Amino acid sequence: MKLEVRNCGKQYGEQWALQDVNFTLTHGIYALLGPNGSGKSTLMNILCTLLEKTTGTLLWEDKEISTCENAYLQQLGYMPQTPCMYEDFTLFNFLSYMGVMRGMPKSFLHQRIEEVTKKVELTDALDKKIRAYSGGMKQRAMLCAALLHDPKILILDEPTAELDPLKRILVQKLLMEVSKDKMILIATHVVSDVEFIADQFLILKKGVLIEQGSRLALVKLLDGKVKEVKTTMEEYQSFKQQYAISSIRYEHEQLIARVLDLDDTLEGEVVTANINDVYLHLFGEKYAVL
Ligand SMILES: Nc1ncnc2c1ncn2[C@@H]1O[C@H](COP(=O)(O)OP(=O)(O)OP(=O)(O)O)[C@@H](O)[C@H]1O
Repeated sequence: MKLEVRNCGKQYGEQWALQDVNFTLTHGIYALLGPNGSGKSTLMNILCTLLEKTTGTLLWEDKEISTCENAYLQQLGYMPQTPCMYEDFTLFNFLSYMGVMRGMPKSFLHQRIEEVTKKVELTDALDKKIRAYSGGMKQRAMLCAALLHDPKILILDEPTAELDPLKRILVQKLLMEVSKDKMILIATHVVSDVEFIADQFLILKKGVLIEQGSRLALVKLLDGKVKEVKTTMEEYQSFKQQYAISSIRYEHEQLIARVLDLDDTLEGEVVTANINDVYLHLFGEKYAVL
């Protein structure tokens, strides 16, 4: 299983939303990170063939996708950023409709509806109209639609944005479970949702893929540079002007700031970096909480 993106670029008018993007997906979970407007949805739409690329080549199993589009699309499950379902349908009717459109045999379709709705805890809401769903229910319903035909490739644009903490865990577990025989690309702003489930990270900045690698490879960029510094609120107000600070906490009334100390100028306990620190390093400049 291999999906290759080579020299991919996308121009909207004069503006390049993606430039010379190169990566290869095999099986496992890939997290696509980047700030608003960095090109994540553009890239996903191109991978789903909803948008024409301006430059480059997409290869599925070593074949140009345009030469095997039907076979490719049969293997693809896509969940867009905003829910798009027939709101007057019940979830059962909507999923049945999607399955029929995909040519799924009826018995397999019914079995899959049962399986996927159970996995996202929507079995009890199958006969309810989608219009009456909450935001989080709609998001899980969209995930059901993407998973329904058991595709090999899953492309998910912000799949957890609307979910409460428990449902986030549910979806993380589900994605880990199904990733064994799939490639899953997840675009998200919620770094903590993917930090420990993604096998690889792809990081976009202004349409350019600036980093790609495993969690360990990325946190190595900040080896020895993340410190927990004991401070006071007064001190903190002045040193937050000079350093990027990823979090603060109180321990026994003592304020502790988690600081990116790139030039090794601060006294403090060196701690292991996480993907949030890496994100702050790549995008945050000098950024402080509070
Ligand atoms: N249809 C379009 N026409 C013109 N410009 C567009 C179009 N769609 C996106 N863009 C621009 O392309 C750039 C990338 O947008 P895109 O939606 O891919 O970013 P994103 O990383 O998905 O952002 P977000 O995190 O906010 O969803 C932005 O500058 C955006 O304004």
